[in-house]
Amino acid sequence: MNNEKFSIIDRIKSFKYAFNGLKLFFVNDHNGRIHLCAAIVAIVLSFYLKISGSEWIAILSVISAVFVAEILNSALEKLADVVSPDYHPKIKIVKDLAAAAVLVAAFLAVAVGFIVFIPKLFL
Ligand SMILES: Nc1ncnc2c1ncn2[C@@H]1O[C@H](COP(=O)(O)OP(=O)(O)OP(=O)(O)O)[C@@H](O)[C@H]1O
Repeated sequence: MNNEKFSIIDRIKSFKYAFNGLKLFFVNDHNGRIHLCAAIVAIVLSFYLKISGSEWIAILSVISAVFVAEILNSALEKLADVVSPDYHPKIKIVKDLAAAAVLVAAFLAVAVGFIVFIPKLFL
């Protein structure tokens, strides 16, 4: 357990660092920008199709899941690149596993997108 005294300034600083991470992700990371564009398209479509409350929960949940997976994947990639700039079979496993997490979240997002949008668009 951390025995340091609670400090509101430290908590505010933590938020600042976290927002800096978001800025790094959405501005510098190509995948971050692609996922941001996909999320904006999904949200605009959701407003246009007037989806229900539970559909909003599903759409916003999968968008968040993709962002969380991709942010953690990016962080792990950056850490791995520092720890082992040269090829290492264990780093390959770490990076492939992190990429798999993004893939799972992305598949789920596509599936939910189909379930929510396709009937409203084409049926
Ligand atoms: N240092 C390394 N050692 C072993 N394998 C690596 C290493 N760096 C990359 N790889 C392999 O190459 C793949 C792609 O790695 P990379 O870091 O380029 O990820 P990426 O998904 O292409 O990056 P980005 O998300 O920036 O486009 C990894 O999943 C892993 O299989």
